[in-house]
Amino acid sequence: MSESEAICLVGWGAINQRVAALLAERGSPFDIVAVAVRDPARERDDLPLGARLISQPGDLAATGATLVVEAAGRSSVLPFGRAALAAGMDFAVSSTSALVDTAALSELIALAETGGRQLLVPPGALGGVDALAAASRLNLTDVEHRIVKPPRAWRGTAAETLCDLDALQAPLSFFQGSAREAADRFPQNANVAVITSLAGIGVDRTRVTLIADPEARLNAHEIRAEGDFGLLEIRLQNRPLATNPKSSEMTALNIVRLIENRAAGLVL
Ligand SMILES: NC(=O)C1=CN([C@@H]2O[C@H](COP(=O)(O)OP(=O)(O)OC[C@H]3O[C@@H](n4cnc5c(N)ncnc54)[C@H](O)[C@@H]3O)[C@@H](O)[C@H]2O)C=CC1
Ligand SMILES: O=C([O-])CC(=O)C(=O)O
Repeated sequence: MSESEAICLVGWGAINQRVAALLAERGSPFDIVAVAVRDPARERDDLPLGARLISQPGDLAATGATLVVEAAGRSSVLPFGRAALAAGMDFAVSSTSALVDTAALSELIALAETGGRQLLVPPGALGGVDALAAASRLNLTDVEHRIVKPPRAWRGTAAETLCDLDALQAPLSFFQGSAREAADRFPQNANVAVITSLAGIGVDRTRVTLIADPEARLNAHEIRAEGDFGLLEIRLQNRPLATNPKSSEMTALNIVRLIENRAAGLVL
């Protein structure tokens, strides 16, 4: 990869705006050549310099992008992923809940392989995915992912039908199930569970617990995995993004890391 890499951001919300700001602050040598939004006619004064607005997957090919970074929403993954990979661009996914659809995932992988490109899944709000993915080269017997967030992070989700978020006096576990169920029912908060699953033992065997904690200020991810490699226990506490309390700062940081690594001599 070269420093002339051109990036298209799909979605101009909390994560991708933070990614663009961090790249600019750090003086990273990457051009954001396009930003895909739903309403390109709306005036915006905060776009990266030189970026053009697009709205349709079919617009990607003419942008000259070499890497497309999705942080828009579950329904954008397949159409933008298809168009990006078919146009010879790598495609990085944030709304990984879309990847519980086995047919969609297989199609994107096949397109990537046919075109010599890559479907990239950054660690999102997580850390330690490298160790879990490495551990899965041997037999894994159990993987559990607990997501603990303040009540405000669960507002506007199915959690509101399962508990009274405003009345909580103590941490409440309001969902236990597979990563597939978590991603289907909580697509704005459980993308990470799909990342854990892809790295480990799949969406049907990965156990997920979702917790609302009235004392919590940060978004916590606790992963426990057992297998022939030994035992992995990780606890991350992420600062939420200022403009979306559901999403963690770490998600944007991991995208920045992915982008900067593409031109780095030393890749970490
Ligand atoms: N992988 C991970 O660990 C994490 C993934 N996420 C996911 O990343 C995605 C983005 O998160 P945020 O930036 O916090 O959300 P956000 O709601 O702040 O921003 C998303 C933006 O994308 C736009 N959008 C939606 N569909 C679109 C489409 N088809 N084309 C163009 N723009 C479209 C929305 O209008 C909005 O402006 C969400 O799906 C979220 O659930 C969030 C946190 C962690
Ligand atoms: O940002 C986080 O903590 C995780 C998140 O919202 C998700 O996986 O959708």
